[in-house]
Amino acid sequence: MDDAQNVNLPTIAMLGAGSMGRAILSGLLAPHVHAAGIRVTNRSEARAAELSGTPGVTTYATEKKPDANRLAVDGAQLVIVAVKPAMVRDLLAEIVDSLAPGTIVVSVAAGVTTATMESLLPDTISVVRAMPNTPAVVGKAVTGISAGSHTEEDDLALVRTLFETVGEVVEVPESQLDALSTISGSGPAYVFLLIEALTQAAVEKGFTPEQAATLVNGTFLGASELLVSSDEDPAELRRRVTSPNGTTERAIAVLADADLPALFTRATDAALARARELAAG
Ligand SMILES: NC(=O)C1=CN([C@@H]2O[C@H](COP(=O)(O)OP(=O)(O)OC[C@H]3O[C@@H](n4cnc5c(N)ncnc54)[C@H](O)[C@@H]3O)[C@@H](O)[C@H]2O)C=CC1
Ligand SMILES: O=C(O)[C@@H]1CCC=N1
Repeated sequence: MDDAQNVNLPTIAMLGAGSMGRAILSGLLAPHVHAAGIRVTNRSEARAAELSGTPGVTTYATEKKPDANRLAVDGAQLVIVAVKPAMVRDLLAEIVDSLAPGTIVVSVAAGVTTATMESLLPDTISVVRAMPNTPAVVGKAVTGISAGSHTEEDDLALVRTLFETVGEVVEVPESQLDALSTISGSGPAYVFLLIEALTQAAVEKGFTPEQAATLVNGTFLGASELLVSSDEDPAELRRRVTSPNGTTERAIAVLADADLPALFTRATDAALARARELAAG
């Protein structure tokens, strides 16, 4: 990122500094990113204290300062809502009177629709939904963004710039955002689950946990880099590993028995159903 172009952002309030809030914050703190100000709130004082030494960041803990969220959004042009979906409605009700007209409120909460959020805010507020993922911590997120009904092109462009500080951005209609979440929002968890399973198989074959981690992590990283740098699709790259009548062919036959595509369809359908439950509140 040394040769990255400078990015200028307005004053940002990040409400919630859990896994996702801090992952996004890591992009905002990159040397080429210049936010006019960054305010971060969190419920616990301990988490806020972890961030309090960070240059350019003002932190507030709601358990110490009950008006922390209102203080943080006062004068901020971009408000990022990164609390649990069940808390979004209460949080918006808490801050609504402190938001200046023209503020962009971008929520990363799974399921909660722009219509729900807009119903709690004046029409002068632009509501955007975003669905990032945790590789944001290493600048490799994939983030879906969707405009609300009061969102101008410039608002969405600013949200795109914000999330480009942590990786790639894909704009989709909001009707597809929950589906996107089941793929890329949750996706890192599926990948880690596969890594855990292959690591366990390696340890069962007598490798030390350290050796197993080297073999498995290196294989996932190498395969991912091969895929993104290659013109071939993953099926062709898989065929190139699978020598006719060789060892891989036997392993793939066992995995094919498990019908992974059907399993991933069921898994992502279950995630989608949960997003709809979260939307209902
Ligand atoms: N973890 C992930 O991979 C992803 C999470 N998301 C969304 O991000 C949101 C946050 O998820 P996580 O970071 O995983 O949860 P988390 O539980 O790690 O973080 C939530 C944070 O919000 C803070 N908080 C709670 N009430 C607050 C309040 N009233 N004011 C300020 N801060 C408050 C909590 O102290 C906590 O640190 C969720 O809505 C989730 O759907 C979206 C994409 C990916
Ligand atoms: O599990 C969740 O609800 C959030 C949304 C996508 C990833 N984590």
